Amino acid sequence: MSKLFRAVIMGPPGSGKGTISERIAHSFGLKHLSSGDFVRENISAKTEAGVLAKTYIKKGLLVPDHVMTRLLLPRLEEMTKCSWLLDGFPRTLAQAEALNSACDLDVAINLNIPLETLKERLRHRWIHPSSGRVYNMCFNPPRVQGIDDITGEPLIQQEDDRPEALVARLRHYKDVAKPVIDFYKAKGILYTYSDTETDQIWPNISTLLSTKIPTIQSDARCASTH
Ligand SMILES: Nc1ncnc2c1ncn2[C@@H]1O[C@H](COP(=O)(O)OP(=O)(O)OP(=O)(O)O)[C@@H](O)[C@H]1O
Ligand SMILES: Nc1nc2c(ncn2[C@H]2C[C@H](O)[C@@H](COP(=O)(O)OP(=O)(O)O)O2)c(=O)[nH]1
Repeated sequence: MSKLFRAVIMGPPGSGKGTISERIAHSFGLKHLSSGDFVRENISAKTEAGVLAKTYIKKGLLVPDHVMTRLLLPRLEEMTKCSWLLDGFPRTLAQAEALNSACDLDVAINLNIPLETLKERLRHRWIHPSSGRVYNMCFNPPRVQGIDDITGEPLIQQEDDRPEALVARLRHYKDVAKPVIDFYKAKGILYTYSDTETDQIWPNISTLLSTKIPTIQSDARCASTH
């Protein structure tokens, strides 16, 4: 029988959530939902939640739980026929509890990447703001420096990837992520991966998902968002 598959991927900024999510979406046909993309869409559209979110992001802070859940949960509720992978949510215990009330998760992937690796990666990260496409000047550079491969539009460095904002973000991540990790561990769905390279972690995640997703039928497979 067909079963929908629901997963979250967690990890500090720069840990490879977006990169690995794209690989999962491509290999397993899950829909990749990025909380950061939802936030950016709302900022661009100047929604009430977006305007509010921007003031926190500028300071390198998380968007408050009630704003995030208001943005995200209705979008998830629309996806009743779709298997998905949620990237960047939950980041706090309150968000994990809200998500738990809305749906049952099959797997929580936790990326545990050394601090020095994170700093180095984010220093070289450039994004295409309207699509959320991510480049790294060493790992996956664009074909033309500073230019998005698909649209030809300019790439930017996000304000919150700059070193001053970054240290605060990483410290804050650690504090708020611990109870979320414990929450999923207690549920028996936590899978933690530690390495400095995405290419080392990816085969292990792929093997895990191959054992967890075999019963998903084609009607439950959804295209990636990007
Ligand atoms: N679940 C969330 N809870 C609170 N704030 C969030 C959440 N998801 C995204 N945000 C806000 O939106 C910003 C952009 O999110 P996004 O995930 O793209 O970027 P990020 O923090 O650089 O994360 P990462 O580098 O881990 O992908 C975050 O810095 C944060 O302020
Ligand atoms: N050098 C190197 N860079 C990597 C690796 N995996 C991902 N990256 C790059 C891509 C991005 O520029 C940056 C952060 O990755 P990301 O997928 O955006 O992470 P996240 O912030 O969504 O968790 O690091 C990797 O394994 N090695």
